[in-house]
Amino acid sequence: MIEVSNLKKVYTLSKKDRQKEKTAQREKVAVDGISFQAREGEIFGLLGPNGAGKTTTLRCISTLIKPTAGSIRVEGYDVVESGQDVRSSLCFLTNELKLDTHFTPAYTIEFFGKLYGLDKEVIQERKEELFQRFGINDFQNVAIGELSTGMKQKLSIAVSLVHDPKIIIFDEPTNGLDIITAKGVTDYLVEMRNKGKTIIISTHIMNVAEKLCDRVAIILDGKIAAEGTVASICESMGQKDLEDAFFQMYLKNQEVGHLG
Ligand SMILES: Nc1ncnc2c1ncn2[C@@H]1O[C@H](COP(=O)(O)OP(=O)(O)OP(=O)(O)O)[C@@H](O)[C@H]1O
Repeated sequence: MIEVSNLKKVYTLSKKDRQKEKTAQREKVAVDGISFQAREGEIFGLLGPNGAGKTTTLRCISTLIKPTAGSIRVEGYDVVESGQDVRSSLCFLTNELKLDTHFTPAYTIEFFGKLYGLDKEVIQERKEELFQRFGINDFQNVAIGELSTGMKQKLSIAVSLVHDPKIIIFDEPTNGLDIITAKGVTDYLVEMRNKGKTIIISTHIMNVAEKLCDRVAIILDGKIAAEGTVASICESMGQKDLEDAFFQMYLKNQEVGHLG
């Protein structure tokens, strides 16, 4: 279970950031008082356009960055007070795990398994299961530097899951993956959901959310604009699919922004 209450995250902008963002402001409010819960046995989706605050929220949950205000509990543990307990109960997947190019996939997963303090036998079992699941067996003894982007992404996913975490956090799960690998990943998430894991994903692809998520929260400008099942959100906006409902909400938010 993940409980996010009134989460706020403010970044301090460096001179370089200010130039890049073309702003004179010294701070950026990325997430502004959001609350939601993701429960066991469900896939919860954070939806929103670029810059809405999805990754920031996921990074706060994963203890990679500290919230400015508000609280987050993961399996009952507070992310600030009990960071270590939070980290051992979750995995944060981004497709961007930096892997050492000199090592092989087999060595890498064993290395991470040991880091998590797993027994040798458990590491072997997990390795066999995950390598089989993500089609890594054929290149498990090839140096990572020689692998294609897709192969490295599959390995990143397998490595992140080695400790069989209760909570799976996945930033843009299908981004950059070919259609076959993407399907392998989404099927895996559904399987894990059915096993009772708590899963949060972020996406800006409505189709992914519609197919995969039991409930979603739509984030616009760091705030939750709507939360519920895809069906209930479509119904409340009087639209037949999530893409139309999302655009309706986006336009409404722009109007309010302009008026305010
Ligand atoms: N380290 C940082 N320093 C300063 N500003 C940041 C930092 N990280 C993110 N931001 C800003 O915070 C806002 C929210 O970013 P975030 O990455 O959480 O959005 P997102 O919804 O995940 O978008 P995307 O889909 O583009 O990744 C954006 O305006 C972004 O530029």
